Amino acid sequence: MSSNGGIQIPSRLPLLLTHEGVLLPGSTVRISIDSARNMQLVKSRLLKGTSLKSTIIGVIPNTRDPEHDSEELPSLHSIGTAGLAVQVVGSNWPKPHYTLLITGLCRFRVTQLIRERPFPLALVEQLDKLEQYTEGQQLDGGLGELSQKFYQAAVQLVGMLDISVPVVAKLRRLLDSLPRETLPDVLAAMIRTSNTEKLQVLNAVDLEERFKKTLPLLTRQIEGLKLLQKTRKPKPDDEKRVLVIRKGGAFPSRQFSLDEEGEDEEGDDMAVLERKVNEAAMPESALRVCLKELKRLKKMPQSMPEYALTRNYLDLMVELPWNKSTKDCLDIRAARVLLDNDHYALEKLKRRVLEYLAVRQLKSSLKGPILCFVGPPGVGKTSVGRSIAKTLGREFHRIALGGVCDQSDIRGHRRTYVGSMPGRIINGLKTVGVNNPVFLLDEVDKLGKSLQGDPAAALLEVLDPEQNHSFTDHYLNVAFDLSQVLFIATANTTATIPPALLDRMEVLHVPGYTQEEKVEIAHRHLIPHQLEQHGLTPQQLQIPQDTTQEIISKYTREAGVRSLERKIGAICRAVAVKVAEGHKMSRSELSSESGTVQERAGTGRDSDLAAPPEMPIVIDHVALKDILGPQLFEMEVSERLTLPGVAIGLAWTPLGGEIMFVEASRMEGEGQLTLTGQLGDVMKESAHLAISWLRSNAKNYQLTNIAGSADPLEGTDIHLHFPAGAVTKDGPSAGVTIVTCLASLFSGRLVRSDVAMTGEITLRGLVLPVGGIKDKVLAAHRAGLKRVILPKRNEKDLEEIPAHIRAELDFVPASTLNKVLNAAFDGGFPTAAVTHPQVSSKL
Ligand SMILES: Nc1ncnc2c1ncn2[C@@H]1O[C@H](COP(=O)(O)OP(=O)(O)OP(=O)(O)O)[C@@H](O)[C@H]1O
Repeated sequence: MSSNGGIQIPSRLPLLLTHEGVLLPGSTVRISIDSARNMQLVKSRLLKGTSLKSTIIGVIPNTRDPEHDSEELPSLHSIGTAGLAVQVVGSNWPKPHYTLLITGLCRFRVTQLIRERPFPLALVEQLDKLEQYTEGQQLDGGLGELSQKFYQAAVQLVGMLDISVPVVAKLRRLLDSLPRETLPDVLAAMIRTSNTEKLQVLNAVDLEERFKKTLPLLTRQIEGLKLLQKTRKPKPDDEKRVLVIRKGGAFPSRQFSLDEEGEDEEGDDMAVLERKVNEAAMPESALRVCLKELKRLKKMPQSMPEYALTRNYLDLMVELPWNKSTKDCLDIRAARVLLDNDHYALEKLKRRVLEYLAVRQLKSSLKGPILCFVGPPGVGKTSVGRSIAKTLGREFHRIALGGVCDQSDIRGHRRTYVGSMPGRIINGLKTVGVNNPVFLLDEVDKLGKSLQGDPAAALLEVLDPEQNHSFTDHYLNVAFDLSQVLFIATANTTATIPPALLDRMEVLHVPGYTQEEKVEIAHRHLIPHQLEQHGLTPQQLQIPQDTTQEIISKYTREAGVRSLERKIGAICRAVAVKVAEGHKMSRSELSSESGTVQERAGTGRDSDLAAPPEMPIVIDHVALKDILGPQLFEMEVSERLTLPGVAIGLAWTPLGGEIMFVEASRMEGEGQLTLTGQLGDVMKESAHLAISWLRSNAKNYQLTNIAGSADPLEGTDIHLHFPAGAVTKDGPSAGVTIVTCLASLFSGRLVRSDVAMTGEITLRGLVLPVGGIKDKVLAAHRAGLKRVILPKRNEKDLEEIPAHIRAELDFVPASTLNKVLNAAFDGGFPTAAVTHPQVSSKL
């Protein structure tokens, strides 16, 4: 290790790649080792090696974070510091890692990388002469002057500190005993410098340059300290405080613990933090906690893991908008215009939202209710929530609750846990930076439950206006006032929202759209939006109403408009390619193209320059098929009703209404009933009810079994199937459909192919009301059916249905099964001569 009288570092050095902190010669840092390469280096060199040589390693700063450290070696900084590993501490918790205490010796340059794995090994060239340090030569010339100036500045800095603190006294002595040329490195490592600045000092191989680089940093620190001392009023207990601050943060402690992150802030870190704590306008209780934590922090060495924890906590506390809010600028008339402009249709929802806003305007301290928009996907629930924030001039933040199954997601983890974090509510507040945003709790119906507690229970406190003024996040551990936050929830169904949570909200149902509404929404909102997204203009692409109709009926089957928007997006992409190509293509080339895209002579100014002259491209029937492929959905209704034993029911799903084919068949057997299609208990009971009613009325309706006997079940097995087989179905509303389907089977007559029905049945043949009428009727209309049989007591729900749809459908309100059957079969479903006693509902 020693040659020519000077100290030489080995010419081959294993390289330790660090991503935080910069080791400078003459300083000591603590480095946390957890990347695979560095772990290998520690294991095979430091833990196994016995010679002094084996404890010298090259530290290369500023490589990428090891988390992102791939197999590939990142490009390395060419200059590093050879360091002596003074201490290695290993730990298995929370994951295996080592902490290395390492003292910088001298600079080196990587001349050649010998190998990369298991850890990098390189040929190096030593840059600083270590013997200089020991001989203490005098520097002369310009360099001498510079070093003298630097020394004086260093003395001045130390002079500003409290000499009664032992480390300061030691530092003062060190300044005199250390060779001058080592001062830039030693001081740059001690004073407040960012990583970038330290890196510049490391890169300054030339001594003069190094002095020049470091001197301004030193002067800056002196100025900062001066400023700090000026701002401190000489209070009796102040002196003590200055001392504490110096001890803990600013200067002396850095000599021994330099492993902190680089900070660019001027002035004393702790003082800045303390100022921020005092300025955060937090309530008394929170302030007390913060000051206590701050006090602890000041006493803590920075290398302690708890230091970072406490520091993060305090940073969050000062960032939270305790008293910061936006001013509501609510103008109901403007709100109405904005809601109307952003959303077509949705009249009921918009009316209720306006009422809600109006009451808020009159009574600003309105507590609750919390609105919950319930409806199928893509009907604009989220987007109405966003509009509400816009009309109020408030910040908007969406919290997706789908799949959240841990209550700490809402309420945060206690700070005792490693990696603890605040919950989503507090995080959201930090993100928006004000305490009165609009929070959209998306998908509250999809909250999960697990061993980690029930998130819905945590939400109860958040949403309860009586409690949420003192919401306590586990991480914060002090109350935060959420009463100014406006909560809006969305869900696809109320069935899976926990009852206690549902009870705190006002549910507004947002049903699916009719075909006509979808066309309007497409032309007013979706097409312009998609055109803009794809950099197209209406002069380049036109989608006529007929085409939109076709997309809706043949390429989408949904209650909302999301997949319609996607299809329009697909068209825009296809046209964007044409337009982009068009810039290059000559007119003749274009006209020889297949006729799938109809072209009209352009009239706009774009026609000459920006776009080819054939603009706009109009998407017609052929072009649509070309872009979107063959149609995805067919109206197959009439084809499926060509045999007896099939009837169309109407079902409600969280995705909107749907038509459902109920199929029945019979074969010789022992009177067994088989049900398939993943049915729930209620639905199975409906099937049994239907069979019982039909058996008891078989004579009356002249229903027979295969052999012609009067009991339809005698010697006969019956199979009832509900497609789609993979989807679980339940509920009583299929009752009338099952009866109709079986009546068709037993009588051998076909059910009318344009009829759909819904309704619960009783054993005595009554038809009881069911829910989701609007969605069901819309589904029947979408499917092109003409007649809808529904329970008489649901007649009032028809008012919600747009007039033009009502006009196109024939509604048959039925209170008895007799009426249902009469409406479902062409020419009615006659009874035998003995007239059936008229049963009327008294329920
Ligand atoms: N009535 C409407 N007028 C204009 N645009 C609409 C309307 N309804 C829906 N949209 C548009 O449809 C898209 C989907 O809406 P949004 O994301 O709000 O649906 P959602 O109901 O919240 O669905 P999910 O339940 O899946 O969250 C948005 O781009 C929205 O702008």
